Amino acid sequence: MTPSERIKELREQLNRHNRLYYVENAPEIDDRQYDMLMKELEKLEHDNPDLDDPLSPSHRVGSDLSKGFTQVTHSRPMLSLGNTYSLEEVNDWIDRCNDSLGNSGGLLSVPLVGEMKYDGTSISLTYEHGRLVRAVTRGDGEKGDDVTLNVKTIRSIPLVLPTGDWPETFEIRGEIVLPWKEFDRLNEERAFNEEPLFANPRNAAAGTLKMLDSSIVAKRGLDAYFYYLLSDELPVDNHYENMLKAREWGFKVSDVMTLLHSAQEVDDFINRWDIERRNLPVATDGLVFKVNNLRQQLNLGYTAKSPRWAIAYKFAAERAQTRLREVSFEVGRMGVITPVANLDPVLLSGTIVKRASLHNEDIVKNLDIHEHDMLYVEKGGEIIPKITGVDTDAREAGSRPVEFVTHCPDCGTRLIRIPGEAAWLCPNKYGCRPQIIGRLEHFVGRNMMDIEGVGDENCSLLYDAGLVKDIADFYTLTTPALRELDRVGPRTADRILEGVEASKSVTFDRVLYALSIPYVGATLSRKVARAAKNIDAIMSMSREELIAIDDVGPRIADSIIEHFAYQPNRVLVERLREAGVQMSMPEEDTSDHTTILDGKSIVISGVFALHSRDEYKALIEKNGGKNVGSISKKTDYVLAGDNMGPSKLEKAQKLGIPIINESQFLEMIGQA
Ligand SMILES: NC(=O)c1ccc[n+]([C@@H]2O[C@H](COP(=O)([O-])OP(=O)(O)OC[C@H]3O[C@@H](n4cnc5c(N)ncnc54)[C@H](O)[C@@H]3O)[C@@H](O)[C@H]2O)c1
Ligand SMILES: [Zn+2]
Repeated sequence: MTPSERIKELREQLNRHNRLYYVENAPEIDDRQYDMLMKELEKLEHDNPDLDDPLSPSHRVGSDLSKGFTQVTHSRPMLSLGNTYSLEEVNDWIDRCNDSLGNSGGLLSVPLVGEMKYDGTSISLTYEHGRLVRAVTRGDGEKGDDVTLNVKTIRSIPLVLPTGDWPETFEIRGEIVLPWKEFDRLNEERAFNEEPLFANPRNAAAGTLKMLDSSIVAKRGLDAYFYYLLSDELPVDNHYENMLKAREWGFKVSDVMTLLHSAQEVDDFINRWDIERRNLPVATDGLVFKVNNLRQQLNLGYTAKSPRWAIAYKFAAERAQTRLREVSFEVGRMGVITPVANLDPVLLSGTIVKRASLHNEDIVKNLDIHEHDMLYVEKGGEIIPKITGVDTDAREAGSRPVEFVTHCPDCGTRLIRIPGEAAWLCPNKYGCRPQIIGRLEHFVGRNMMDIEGVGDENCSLLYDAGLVKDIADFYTLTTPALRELDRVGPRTADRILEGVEASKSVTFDRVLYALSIPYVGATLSRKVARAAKNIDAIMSMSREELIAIDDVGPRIADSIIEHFAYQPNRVLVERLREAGVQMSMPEEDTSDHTTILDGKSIVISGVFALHSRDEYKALIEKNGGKNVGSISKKTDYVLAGDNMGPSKLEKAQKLGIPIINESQFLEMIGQA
């Protein structure tokens, strides 16, 4: 292949990976592989200057611009960062800075700032007169997507700044991240619903920020760290102190940020944080070093793609080797069979790994895993351990390739493969225990009927005792029947029955979701319920009528029709209806409703100036929120007027619940 051909090939590959990474949030290769391709391209272009091209991905920031958002031009370009993987490269960069600044020999006469490189997606916020007016993604560096509505749902981002010495107009840049805890919760929920998992918090954060429905964004628990301030009237002439100011104004600026005065301190900083980052609540993929003095930053300037005054030091992915005990096959709620590698326990990035999903048959085949193989397990910016390869030299003589099961490990039914998909299914939908229990667990779940008291464990218990064989059986439970069970005490029995009773007021859209109709997830259920209004309409709709509903495609329409064509499912609906479960949407004028506060529990306290308490209650409802009387861990906000009760105030502060005033609240729902 000639250099010209290879350059063309690399550019095409990199552009494709950029799209997968920035727009679809579903990368196919890992960062290091990507960086190697990029290095190869840069070298070829360097050696063949006549083949270089300013439009090459080596000179441009990978673009996240996507459909559905308004584009806004950045006042100053938002660029990437140069990458290094070793201390030597960082030292070379320091030397280059010192040389350019005419400082050769005297190492770091002006200090650097060491920071964490948070692994999320970049954001630029603009504040005017102390109010957040715009939030824009990096986009292609020149212009980004306006994601203000979504960003406003992030609790740690101040919408209105407290009185302070902030400039009248400024921009602050940072990283939107999804904390590990929220990431795990989200993936658990997705695993449960048999939706594809996010590979890492970065993809999840970037994907969430680009959702078109802010109410879902609000539920995801995004957070943000800020690392750069821009303005014509900056308070101080160095980066470090400007960030301290930003912290005073209410922005989350990482405590990791440190002034460094020597190469030794840089080295120590790297060694310290490469270990300690594991205790941070969010994902990081490296460290960033920046020249502190803003005048020197200006003198060093920028390349087309990154500032010369900053550099990223990337952490290497961690890899371990361990022996495969066996591959087990697990059956999900929708019948999908997932192969799981059970491993000899091994320590990786601070946690012990014993299991790793192999996802589907194709992956098992491609890795060519044999019984008792030594496997490579990796965990980079990813918390989910991934099997990346097999050490074939360590293979036992005569060991056979792992075979995918042909029959359901639970009920013995022959598996079927959905055309065009990698997954195998157990078709014994209504007779296969894990599928039935999976549906029961789904039904009682928090986002569905929210029947408190029935956890996953209780579902199997109730099923095996013959008390709950299908979802309608929850409504036939009685205290004496529950008390028959050894493992259910009187308090649990009461809680279960109270939960069952309360579930009768759960709105119809969530009931529809709770029915476990394949492909009908939370968002889609809401759309279908709002469009069709009630279950009878849905059960009698034709394929065309269903497809006419927003976001319903042929596959979903067929799935709904097939679900209700099965007579026992219709009987279930009737039994639920008789028990008092909601089977239609309430009649009301919903023309001025929004979903901005969807699912948020809000406590109102004190006296207000702009609207009455009742008006605020109505506004909360209209925007999808819930009015609750007393403050608890589950409260999302306290809307506080004057003379808020001191005990309420204390409780809210103790639980760390954000207290907002009326103008912040009105701003939040777009009525300021
Ligand atoms: N796997 C793939 O297919 C694929 C595709 C494209 C890009 N990538 C990865 O992404 C990299 C390029 O992405 P990029 O241009 O977003 O660069 P980057 O993520 O390596 O670095 C720049 C970004 O770091 C973030 N950042 C976090 N903390 C920061 C701090 N304290 N100060 C300044 N910035 C901070 C900012 O959002 C900034 O935009 C590649 O090197 C590769 O590793 C991977
Ligand atoms: Zn089965």
